[in-house]
Amino acid sequence: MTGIDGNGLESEAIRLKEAKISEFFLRDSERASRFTFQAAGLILDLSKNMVDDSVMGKLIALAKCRNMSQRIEALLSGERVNSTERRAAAHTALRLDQPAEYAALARTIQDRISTYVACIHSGAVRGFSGKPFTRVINIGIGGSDLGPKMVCSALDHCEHKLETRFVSNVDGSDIASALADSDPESTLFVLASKTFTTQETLRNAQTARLWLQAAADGADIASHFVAVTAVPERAEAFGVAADQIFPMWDWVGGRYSLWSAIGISIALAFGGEVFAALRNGAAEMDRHFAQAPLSENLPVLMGLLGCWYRNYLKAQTQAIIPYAHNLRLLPAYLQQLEMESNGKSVTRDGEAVPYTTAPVIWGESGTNGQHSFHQLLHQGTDLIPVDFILPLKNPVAPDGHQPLLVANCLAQSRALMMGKSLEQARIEFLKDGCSASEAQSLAPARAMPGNRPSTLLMMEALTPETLGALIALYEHKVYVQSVIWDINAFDQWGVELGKQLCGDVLQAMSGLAEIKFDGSTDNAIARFRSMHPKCKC
Ligand SMILES: O=P(O)(O)OC[C@H]1O[C@](O)(CO)[C@@H](O)[C@@H]1O
Repeated sequence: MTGIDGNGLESEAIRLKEAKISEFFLRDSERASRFTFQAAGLILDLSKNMVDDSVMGKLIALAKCRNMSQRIEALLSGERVNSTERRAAAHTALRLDQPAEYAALARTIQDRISTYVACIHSGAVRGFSGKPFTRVINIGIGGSDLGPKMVCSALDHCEHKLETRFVSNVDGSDIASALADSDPESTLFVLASKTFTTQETLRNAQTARLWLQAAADGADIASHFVAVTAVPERAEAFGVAADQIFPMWDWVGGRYSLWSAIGISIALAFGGEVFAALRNGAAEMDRHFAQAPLSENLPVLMGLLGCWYRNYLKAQTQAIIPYAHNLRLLPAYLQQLEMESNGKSVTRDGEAVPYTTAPVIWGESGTNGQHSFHQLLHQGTDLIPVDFILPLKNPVAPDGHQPLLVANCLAQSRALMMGKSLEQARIEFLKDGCSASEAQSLAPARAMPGNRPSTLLMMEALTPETLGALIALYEHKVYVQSVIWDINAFDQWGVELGKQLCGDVLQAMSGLAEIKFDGSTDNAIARFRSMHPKCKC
């Protein structure tokens, strides 16, 4: 069973299997405007989805049944919504004035970041040889990488104060290529790790330190390292100067942390004002989430639609396709946000969930996807709801580019809905010079079923404010879905086992311990050891 029983949505799903989205538009000339909602500079057009008023009504009823308004209040007021880790998930306090005790802490660190960043930009703080910093390399992984990296890429058209690079992978190729064209005298490292125990990040940080030490020839390299962590003593033990450690707190989850000091790379790249504008955009979405009625609430509507497709129409994946080159990292960012948050199979009470939870999130920027996987979206066998994200203006686009990009996006969403009939396909083959019998037999390959749903999320332009609102919108959508599914969106116990096993495997690989795993793992370790006889892991 994939659905959530007892609310009439199962029978709605059976009814709508026969419906056509395009016919909804024919029957209701107001559909586009009735299904379009706005908040915080974002315009959410849901009209090309497989829903009508009756379905939306029942989805809202489901949200009420799950006490959605109270649960939103619980999140925003700092209740311990992260039950298994027994703490709040108060990332909204990093951009709102409440809950007061968390917001006050956040302000203190934001002020420290602004002062520090201004010193770097003015050259008051310099590298070991007296050169000003020109490049920042953020070393972190998961939530300590994906958010700041995505934001820096999304705002690439804004004025840069420092160049940014991001190193996350423990594969040495990642840091090797970041260091290859960097100047040790003018490179600043941000060591971003909430726990400061993440193996990948610590290994990369050690490599960065060795690289600097080799170049500094005994000079003091302390000014080159900044750390962001919830456990400052670990960063100090690593050797980062106390006044260059920016704290975060256990009430900020890793994948919700770009608003905290984890976002210092954003401030270093573009300045403290841009970082503040990003937070302001998110705060506007937070206020909307808190105050708008459920039936007009963008995150609530998006979350409910996601449940509709996942639980009732049995969609297994959700595509995210931004028609903006600068948003090309958004799908990867949302993979962690949605799949690490809601990839769960027990309820908050520890019971097995009797329905499906998070879908697989994937995507690529438009128009690149059109020349890759859109074939499957149009003619494949799966139902795949698509979120098209479309900034209407791009200040750096040369003449002629933006109209073509926007036209492609709108054409894709319409083509998914309209499809192409067998008859149209047959006529096209006739026009191509085929005989009548050839056209008849070839037509099915060219016909497209249509009736494939998509959401169009527009904004005037990609600015720090609209980007902040966009990210907050998806954060809250994830929370809404976790409320419907009655799961905890803020823990990630599933990633721990692999981390623990990695320690044992490392020991076996370096011959420090004779540990037997399974035939496959043991064979691979033996093969590795035969190629690295002197391995010291
Ligand atoms: O910031 P840290 O503690 O280095 O963790 C990095 C990432 O690792 C995870 O714990 C899981 O891999 C993520 O949730 C987190 O964002």
